[in-house]
Amino acid sequence: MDAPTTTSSAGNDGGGNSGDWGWFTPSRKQPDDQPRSPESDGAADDRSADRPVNPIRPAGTEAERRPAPPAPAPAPPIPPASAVPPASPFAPASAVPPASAVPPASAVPPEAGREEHQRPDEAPTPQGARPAAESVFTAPETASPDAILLRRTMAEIEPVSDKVTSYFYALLFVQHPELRPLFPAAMDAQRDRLFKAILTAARLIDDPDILGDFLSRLGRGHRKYGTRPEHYPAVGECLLAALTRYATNTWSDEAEAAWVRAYTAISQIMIDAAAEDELRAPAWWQAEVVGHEPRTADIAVVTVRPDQPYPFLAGQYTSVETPWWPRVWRHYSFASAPRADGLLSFHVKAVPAGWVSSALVHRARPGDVIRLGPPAGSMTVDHSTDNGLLCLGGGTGIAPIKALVEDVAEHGRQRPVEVFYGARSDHDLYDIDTMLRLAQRHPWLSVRPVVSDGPTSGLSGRLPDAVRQYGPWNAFDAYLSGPPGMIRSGVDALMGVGVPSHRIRHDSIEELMAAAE
Ligand SMILES: NC(=O)C1=CN([C@@H]2O[C@H](COP(=O)(O)OP(=O)(O)OC[C@H]3O[C@@H](n4cnc5c(N)ncnc54)[C@H](O)[C@@H]3O)[C@@H](O)[C@H]2O)C=CC1
Repeated sequence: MDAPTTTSSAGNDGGGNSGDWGWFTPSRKQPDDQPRSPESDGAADDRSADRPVNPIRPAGTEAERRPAPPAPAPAPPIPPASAVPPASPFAPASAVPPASAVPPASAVPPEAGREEHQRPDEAPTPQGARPAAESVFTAPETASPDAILLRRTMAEIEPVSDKVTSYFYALLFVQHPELRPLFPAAMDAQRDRLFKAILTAARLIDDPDILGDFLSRLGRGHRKYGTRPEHYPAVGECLLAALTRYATNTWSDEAEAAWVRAYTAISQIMIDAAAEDELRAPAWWQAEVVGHEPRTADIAVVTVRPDQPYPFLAGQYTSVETPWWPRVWRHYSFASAPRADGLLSFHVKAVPAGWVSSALVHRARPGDVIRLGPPAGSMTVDHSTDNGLLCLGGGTGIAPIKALVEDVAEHGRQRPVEVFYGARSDHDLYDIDTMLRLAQRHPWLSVRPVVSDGPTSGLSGRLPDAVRQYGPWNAFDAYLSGPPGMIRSGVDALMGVGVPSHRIRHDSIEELMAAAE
């Protein structure tokens, strides 16, 4: 479902034509030093002939932009960061407003994460993106002039990214309080997710295919937060203001122009993807809990009935919001292939301080209603080949592997499927009975439990090591699902035994990251 269908940005010619910026018009150094006051919000403020225009002309969808709209009303200025007096709400990060004024949230609400195993040190990794061997902020030799400028800015702000992020959100919510209700009450650990997403997108600016895919998913995923096209310019203004303030050595008219072009392109792709998605799918589904089966002290299988048909593919995941933590969304994979009765199941492990996971395991009961975002992910079975499937499922990562097995069974083609199911202890193999039953029913399926930290009657050790002992795997497509560390070492192991990278599938590491709460 994730094929990106984006349109090119109006005015985003990338050529540095300063007279034609599309809807997102660049700001320049402000001629005065005055912070914006509520009274100065009116457009009249901006009408002096030499007053540069700030980038807050509302964007529309691609359809709304056709035919070209009349010239926009000038927008109110953002104070240059250096002009912000200490008493102003746009105080430096060190003097950032009290907690109530600094929502600990990402600006456009962040894409959800899994709660388990957050790796806050990691930047989002769009699916298919090549990991950079060098620093992510080092421009490759082939980089475009804009990409070089963007990366210079990012390299400069990286050491102070916390401050930039704080300033960005403070500014956003003080200047645009109407956006605050889109965010959870508290999302400290997720605070930098939007910022990271923007920086990731900026880093990919020379890679339109990967960028388009990444941003289209992001745009569609933001529908459930209530994000509207008119919110994007607000984010863009605050992004530029934060960069202006903290990238003092590398900031220039050229850098600003490059950021404006980049942000214009980024937001337009997201807006267009969301608009297109709106024509064919709801922003979210409501789903009633109809089953809640504890499997261990901290793992439950939760089954829900969506309020309308929910199309998805085995191997995909969705985002889940509980009634107890509004606007806090977490990813869970579907634990079954699509069922005739329309029910959906998730395997949830309550992690320490995991708000959503704890609520789903310890609090949810039949009759409760949760919300689901759209399906996502490309860890799906390629039915155009007869290759075998080599599946590594670690912990609750076995959930989508079970769905893949069911999918193969339903398609009726006898392909060998080899499942390695890893856990810390025998006790943690909470779904082994189900998997072994499937193996009894289907002669093409074999299931091997692998226990890493305790005595077992199955295989001992870590999943990647166990897989190396079997094979050969050259006629197999590989599917990995589990903790990020397992995915990384599993990919290394598989490539080490000759499985080419294009035949290895897993959810992106970013999507496996949790939000520690
Ligand atoms: N609930 C769901 O729908 C899904 C969950 N996941 C992810 O699966 C993970 C499950 O967590 P737990 O059940 O606590 O798993 P866990 O931490 O108990 O580990 C499961 C298995 O992975 C192995 N493992 C862990 N780290 C490893 C490393 N660095 N190298 C090699 N092997 C390693 C362990 O030895 C064990 O066999 C979470 O990160 C979750 O985000 C992934 C897909 C779906």
